Amino acid sequence: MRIGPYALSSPVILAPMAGVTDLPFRRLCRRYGVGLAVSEMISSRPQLRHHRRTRQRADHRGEPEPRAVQILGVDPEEMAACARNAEALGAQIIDINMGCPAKKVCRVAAGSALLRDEGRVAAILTAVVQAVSVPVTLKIRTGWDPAHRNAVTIARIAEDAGIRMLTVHGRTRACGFSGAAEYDTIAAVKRAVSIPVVANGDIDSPEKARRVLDHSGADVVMIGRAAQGQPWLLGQVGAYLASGRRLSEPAWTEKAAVILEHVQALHEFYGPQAGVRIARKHIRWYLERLGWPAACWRPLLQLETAAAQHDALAGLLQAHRAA
Ligand SMILES: Cc1cc2nc3c(=O)[nH]c(=O)nc-3n(C[C@H](O)[C@H](O)[C@H](O)COP(=O)(O)O)c2cc1C
Repeated sequence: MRIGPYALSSPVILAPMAGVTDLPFRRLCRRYGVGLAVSEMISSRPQLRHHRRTRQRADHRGEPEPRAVQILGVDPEEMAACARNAEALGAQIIDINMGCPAKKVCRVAAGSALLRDEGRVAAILTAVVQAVSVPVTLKIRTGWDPAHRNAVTIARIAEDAGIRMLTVHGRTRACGFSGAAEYDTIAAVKRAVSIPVVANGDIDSPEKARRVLDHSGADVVMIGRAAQGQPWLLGQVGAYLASGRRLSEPAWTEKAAVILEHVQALHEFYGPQAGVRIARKHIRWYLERLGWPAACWRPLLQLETAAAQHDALAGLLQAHRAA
C-alpha cells in the first residue's frame, strides 16, 4: 500500500499513543518491521510550538522513512501552521487526530469532538492539505456516539479534501475504550471511499488481524495497546498477513536484550529523571506479558535512579534466565 510517494513495507502500522510511542519505542517497533509508526500527538496551540515536549514528540532521529507526525487542534489556521512546522522539522507524513476521546481534549472541541462538526472537519483538512507538500492522513473514531456514527460522511469529506489515508478506530467517542471494537462501520467506510483505509481497535494477534482485514476489506491494520510490552508482536502480525506464516516467539535472550535496550534508550532520550519515570510503565508491561507475578516486579518500580533501575532489571532477567 502507498501513502503518496511512500510504499509501506508491511501491512501493520503502530498506533499513535501519547506517552508511549515516543522515539525509543517507535525505533524498536520499526525494527520489528512495522510499515509506519505514527508519533504521539502534537498540539497545534502556537504557545506550545517551542515547548520541550513538542520538540521531543517531533524528534525522528534515526527512524526509517516515512516519518509520520500526528497533530491535534481545532483551528484550521493553527493546524495549518502546526503542520508546516512539523514538515520543516522533517515530518514526511502529517496525521490529523480526530479520534482522541480525552475529556480535556474534547472540552476544547478537538480530537473526536470534531466529528460532531463536519463543516469544521472539512475546513481543517483543507487548510492542512493546502499548507504542506507532504501527504496528509486522518485518524477518526466511528462517530460521536452510537446514535451518530458518521464515519462514512467524514471519510467522504476527507477524500474530497485530499486526505491520502484514513484510519478508523472501531469505537465511538462515547465508548472510550470500553466494549469491543466493531468493524462493520470500517467496512462501510472502505466501500464509500477509494483512499486507503486502516482498521484499528482491539487487534491483538495475527489471526485477529487477518479476520479484521477480511471482514472490513481495509487495506492495512493499526495496532496500539497490544504492542505494549511485546513490540515483536507487530512483526508476527506482519509476517502472518503477508504470507500466512506464524512466526515463533522470539527467544528469551532476544526478549531480555530488547527490554534492557528499550529502558536504556528511554534513559538516554528523556534524561535520567524523566527516563526512569517513563520506563516504569514499559517495565511493568514487559514483565506482566512474561507472566511474572507483581511481587516480582513491583519493587523495581520504586527505584529512583537510572543505574538502579537498569541494574535491578538486568539482575531480574538474568536470574530468570538462569532459573
Ligand atoms: C495510552 C494511549 C494513548 C493514546 N494516544 C493517542 C494519540 O495521541 N493519538 C491518537 O490518535 N490516538 C491515541 N490513542 C488511541 C490509539 O491510537 C488507538 O486508536 C486505540 O488504542 C485503539 O487501538 P488498540 O485497540 O490497538 O489499542 C491512544 C491510546 C492509548 C491506549
